[in-house]
Amino acid sequence: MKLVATPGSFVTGEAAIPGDKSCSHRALILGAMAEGETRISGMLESDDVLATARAIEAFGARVDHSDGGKWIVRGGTWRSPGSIDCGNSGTTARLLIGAVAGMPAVRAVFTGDESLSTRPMQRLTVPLERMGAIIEGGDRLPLTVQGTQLGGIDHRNVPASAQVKSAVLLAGLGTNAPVSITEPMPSRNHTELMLARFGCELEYSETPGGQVTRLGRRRTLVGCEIKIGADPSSAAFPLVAAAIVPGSDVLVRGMLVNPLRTGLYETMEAMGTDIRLSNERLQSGEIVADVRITHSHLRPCHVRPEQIPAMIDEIPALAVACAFADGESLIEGLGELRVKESDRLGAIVAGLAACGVVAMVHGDTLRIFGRGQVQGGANVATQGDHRIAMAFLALGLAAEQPVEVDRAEMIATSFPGFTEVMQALGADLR
Ligand SMILES: O=C(O)C1=C[C@@H](OP(=O)(O)O)[C@@H](O)[C@H](O)C1
Ligand SMILES: C=C(OP(=O)(O)O)C(=O)O
Repeated sequence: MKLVATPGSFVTGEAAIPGDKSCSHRALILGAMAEGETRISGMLESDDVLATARAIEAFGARVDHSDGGKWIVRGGTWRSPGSIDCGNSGTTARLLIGAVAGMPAVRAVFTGDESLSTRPMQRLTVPLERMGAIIEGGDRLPLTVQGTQLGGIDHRNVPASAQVKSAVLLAGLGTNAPVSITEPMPSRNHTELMLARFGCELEYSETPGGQVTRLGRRRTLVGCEIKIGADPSSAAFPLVAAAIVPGSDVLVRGMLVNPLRTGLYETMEAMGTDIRLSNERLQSGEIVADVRITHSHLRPCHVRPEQIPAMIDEIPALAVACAFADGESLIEGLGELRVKESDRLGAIVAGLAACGVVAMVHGDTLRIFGRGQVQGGANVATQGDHRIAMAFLALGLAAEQPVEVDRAEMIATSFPGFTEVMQALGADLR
């Protein structure tokens, strides 16, 4: 399925952004590992999260849901399900591999689609095996995990990965041994915040080597209520569109503004974006706020490696904003983009070039030469990557000529309803 973004209308109004993907996966997995009932609202019902929901059912959890993102998970003892298809979702595979590794008597084979089957897994199997995990396979799916009684670990989380950190923490729930993670560059902490909500003890300290997170003595989970905030990674597309399309003004209510996820928004503010936060509040242990962006004249940015973990999935959207800035933007530390759903660095540069924007990569640094306006008039190869598709559709709304993306059905990986949400704001997407 192709999709075309045609310029000429501004985007304005309230964007109905679905729940955060990272928190949705975690609410399901922790709910399935907990005693009793977990009630979740604001759940993202995207393909990736549905893969996690099917997986926890196969492991023995009872899952019910009604309209409007309300889900109930009843956890309990996990059983061996045979094979678990993680689809396109790295989070599903990596978090569940960690969870199963520490459960004696549970055995599972993890598989994924073509893209997921090329993504590296040794970054988590190596620390899990240091804890004593029994894993058959190499650096790629399929992997077979035979759960067992694990020992402890002090894992140094480099490259910064919330998925690896989460896998180690979930594996550590089944042992009393010391389990700690040291992070020179902190990654998103939704697992830690949600574990605390389920009654698990965690301890934090700062050391010269980075921030240390340690599992405490109490590691059993008890079901709870979780309300999930709107996903800042999905909101990035209508909000960047608002920043670059003249006359635009978009509001997202109840967006997750955890500082480990707001790198894009801080960078956009430094670029001169008119961005306003209001109604900041705590919701199920996470901070959410209403976020409003209006069209602005953008300056180029210089993003350093240590800023990347807080915007790792937003780089395609940021690259689009940079294309409309006046001057050369420099984004450093992007090596991890090579191992996402596609080679995102390559896809960004090729897509920008097709749209008439000069961009280049040296090592893991991306340079984008913005001229304040973008020609467009291209067919962009998404490489089957949802975030590349949404980013270039946002670009097409502000370009001189329409932009077509070669595939759009995989947008449902993270943001089902993207087209309708954008159309409701006035965007010409067909
Ligand atoms: O933990 C998570 O929910 C995620 C962590 C990030 O991956 P890494 O852990 O590989 O950085 C991110 O890119 C992914 O979309 C979701
Ligand atoms: C990288 C992503 O997700 P995952 O790693 O879960 O496939 C993403 O959604 O951009």
